Amino acid sequence: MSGILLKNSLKKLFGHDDFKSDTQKRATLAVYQRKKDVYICMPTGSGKSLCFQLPAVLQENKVALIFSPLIALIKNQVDILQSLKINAKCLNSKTPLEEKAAILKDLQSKKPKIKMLYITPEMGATRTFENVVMELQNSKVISYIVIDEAHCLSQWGHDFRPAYRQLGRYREICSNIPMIALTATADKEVVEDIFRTLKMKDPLNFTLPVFRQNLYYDVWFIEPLANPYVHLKNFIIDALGPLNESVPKEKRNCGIIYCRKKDDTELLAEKLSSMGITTLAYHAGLTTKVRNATQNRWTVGEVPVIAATCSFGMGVDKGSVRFVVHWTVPQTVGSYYQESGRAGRDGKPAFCRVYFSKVENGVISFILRNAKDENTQLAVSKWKSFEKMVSYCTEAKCRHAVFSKHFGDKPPACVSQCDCCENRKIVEQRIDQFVNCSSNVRKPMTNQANDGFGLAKYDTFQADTDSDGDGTSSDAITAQEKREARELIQQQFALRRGKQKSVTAKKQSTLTLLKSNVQSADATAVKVKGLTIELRENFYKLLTEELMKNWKLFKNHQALISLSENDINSLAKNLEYSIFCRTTAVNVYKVNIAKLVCTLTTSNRAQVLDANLEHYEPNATNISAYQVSNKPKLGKQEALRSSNGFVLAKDLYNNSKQLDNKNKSNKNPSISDFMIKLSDPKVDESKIKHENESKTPSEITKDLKTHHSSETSDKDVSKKRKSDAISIIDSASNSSKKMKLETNEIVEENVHLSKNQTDELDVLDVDCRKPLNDQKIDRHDCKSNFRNFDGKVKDSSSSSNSVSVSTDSVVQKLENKARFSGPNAVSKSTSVSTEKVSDIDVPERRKSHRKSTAIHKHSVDKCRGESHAKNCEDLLSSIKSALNPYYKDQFIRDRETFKTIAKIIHTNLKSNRTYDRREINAIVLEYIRKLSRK
Ligand SMILES: Nc1ncnc2c1ncn2[C@@H]1O[C@H](COP(=O)(O)OP(=O)(O)OP(=O)(O)O)[C@@H](O)[C@H]1O
Repeated sequence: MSGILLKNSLKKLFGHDDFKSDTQKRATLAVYQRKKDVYICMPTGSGKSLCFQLPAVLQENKVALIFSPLIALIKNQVDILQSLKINAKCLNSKTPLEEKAAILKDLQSKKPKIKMLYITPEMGATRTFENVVMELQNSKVISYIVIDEAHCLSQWGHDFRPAYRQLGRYREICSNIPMIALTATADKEVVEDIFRTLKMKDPLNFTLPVFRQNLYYDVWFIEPLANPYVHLKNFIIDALGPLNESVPKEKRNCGIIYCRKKDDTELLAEKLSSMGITTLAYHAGLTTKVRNATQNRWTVGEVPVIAATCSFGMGVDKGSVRFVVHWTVPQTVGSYYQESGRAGRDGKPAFCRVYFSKVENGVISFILRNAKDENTQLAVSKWKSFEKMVSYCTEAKCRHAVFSKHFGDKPPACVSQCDCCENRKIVEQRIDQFVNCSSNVRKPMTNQANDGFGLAKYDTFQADTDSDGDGTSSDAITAQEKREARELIQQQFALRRGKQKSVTAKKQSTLTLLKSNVQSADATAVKVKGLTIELRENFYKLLTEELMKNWKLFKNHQALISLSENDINSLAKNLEYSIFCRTTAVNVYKVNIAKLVCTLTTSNRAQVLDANLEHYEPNATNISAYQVSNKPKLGKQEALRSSNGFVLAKDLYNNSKQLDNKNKSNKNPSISDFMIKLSDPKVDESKIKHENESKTPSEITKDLKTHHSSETSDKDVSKKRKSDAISIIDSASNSSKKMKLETNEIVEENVHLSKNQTDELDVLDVDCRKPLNDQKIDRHDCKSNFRNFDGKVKDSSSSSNSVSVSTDSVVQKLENKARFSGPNAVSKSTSVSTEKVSDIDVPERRKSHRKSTAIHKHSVDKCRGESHAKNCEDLLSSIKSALNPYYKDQFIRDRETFKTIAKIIHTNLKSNRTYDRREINAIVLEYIRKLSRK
């Protein structure tokens, strides 16, 4: 019953006497019955469209939603249907508003008159259209969901369109509506992908073999041909046959030549036209108007041949195409089958030829090998597909059999429908000739791949993806052209915003990446937003310089004896990298690394062996910057000490001991030695010691006088150190004005002490310059010089536990200014002043802080009311324990000086002030200076 109805309707509605094939008939019936999803895979021109069009017209008050890839194709179908008085419409970005409104109004009417609504997949993927479909579904007016050219949804197919993959959504929305998927070219993988993506429920499968008996396939090789253009011309003349003027123009024989490059389409059009075959070029570089006019002239038969890139052909339903030539190597067997299948749609004999060229093959291979924008699996798949196509061309095997195998069909009965089956020997000779000839052919230059044209494939559906299936404006731009245009636009916008620098900076960054020393340079901006490789490189350079200086100073130290220059570079690299790894913010990176550089600078000035160098093990896999994190193998105490970022007093002490040993001198340095060293760190300490050994105190005093007359003032030193800290970050920031500002801010925020601290230190500056009271301390007071509070004689060795490196509070303050306060070393300015003694490592500082705070409190209390002698005893003990070992040693020898100083301190303590050891040492220093000035 249904069969008769369908046959009658076929005649009545479409004018066909019968179905083209049994498969067409069965597929149409299955669709009409609406019981199941249907999958139809039939060769091009076999009449697939009819399989859903006829049933759709027969469904009363229902509309079929048809997703089709190209507006051109849609327009063609809708035009044909409308010419048959079938109510078909399309919705896309170009549809006029009134028409859109009319279509929607009809669809919402519960009894729509529209039988078929064509939509591009891009339109289908929009939320608006999804809502429309939901509404239609609620009204129960949808007859079918049709997915035409369904192979486009699979990325394994030859015309992948991402928007197609969204269409599976309609399976969910319209779960009870039959879904019809149609394609001419789908291998097993693609078919599975279609079913999966569209969530098709156990679909009825109507697949016809791909073999098309009316098509003759052959392959020729360009290189051995004497004149390829003449060869092509002769082929065209044979394929078109003699001109029959009795046949209407639009039905006259015609042909298509596919080229990869638009230049080739122009060239061929020119050559063939000059040889008497009127040919028009069609490519993406032409305006829409010219392209449409060209296509139209070819369609109506005004021009017999069109030389086109493969953007041409989809939606072209011209039966009299007698030949399809590929003037390049097609990319895949699937796409070649589809493109060549545009020949002979009227069922009459037609010819399909590939002109294989070694140069083209090389270029396409290069492009596919270097395709970077795709995932590896897909790239491999594409490469394999191309290799298959190359095999198709270069092996003497039945051409139809290759297609059949590719699409999973049995080998067809080709007989003589391809050159191989017609005369294999001739084909083999041709191949041999090509192989011999091609050994003399110039290999394709790699830059030929960048000839401004992608593979022909990219010239087809790409356009619609961008413009809702427009197929007009955007397919006028090839992938390469798009990329260039995008870059140009970006540059222009950057120029207008005055950000040209950022564009060039990007390029510079790429250059820097190539030359960079820092580890994981390419991850820089990803890991730390805003951080540049240049900045990292500059910091790395600074680190290397400072480490190198330190290494040179202590090259002979037993801990460094095995290190080479390369190791120092590696250490710098590792230190920079360890900070980089622990950082997520650019400012934190800058602060941490500048802190490290500052510490190294200070170590170098003070001639202290840096802890990073001392503990460096060249073969260790992981290195942590001591100043940033604790080294795991260190003990807790050591870790704390190492992580504060300050110079270790112990190191300096050991260092000086080392120098002493070096000079084979058992004598302790004199006060003047230490003075000179402090005032000018560059002065060679050992030399001073050596020189002073034979001097009398008055000579030394004289020397000091001379030295101090030329020494830089404390304030100058202060300024110098501050500016040094700034310049460290400045130089790392590569002199960029913005960077300078930033780094100054960092210095202000992180290097300086808080304002309170600075103010306090300024007060101390003044204090230190006050004329000192030269009162005498009585003998009784001095008896207790070397006793602690408990009255016991203090072990002299224990004093080294609480030594202070610097004796000059002013210098110390400046050192502090030049340093970044480490996490464990940050002292609050409001806390007792003892904490300002920053040169002592943290555990030592904590220990001595507790001790000296107690001492001072005690002393002050005592001074307020208890006996002077006792007070002085305590005070002297506290001074002794607070003093720098150099001073202490000196004082042990020069008791008079010690007593005087103690008296001064004692007097000052009466004014209710507490003193930290740094201040005590400062007073000592000032006293010594005063002595020297006398
Ligand atoms: N039963 C039939 N009798 C005669 N002609 C038919 C019949 N069915 C379809 N045709 C015609 O065959 C031609 C090809 O049909 P159609 O465009 O549907 O093919 P197709 O399989 O969709 O091809 P393609 O894959 O290239 O889109 C059309 O001109 C159509 O009118």
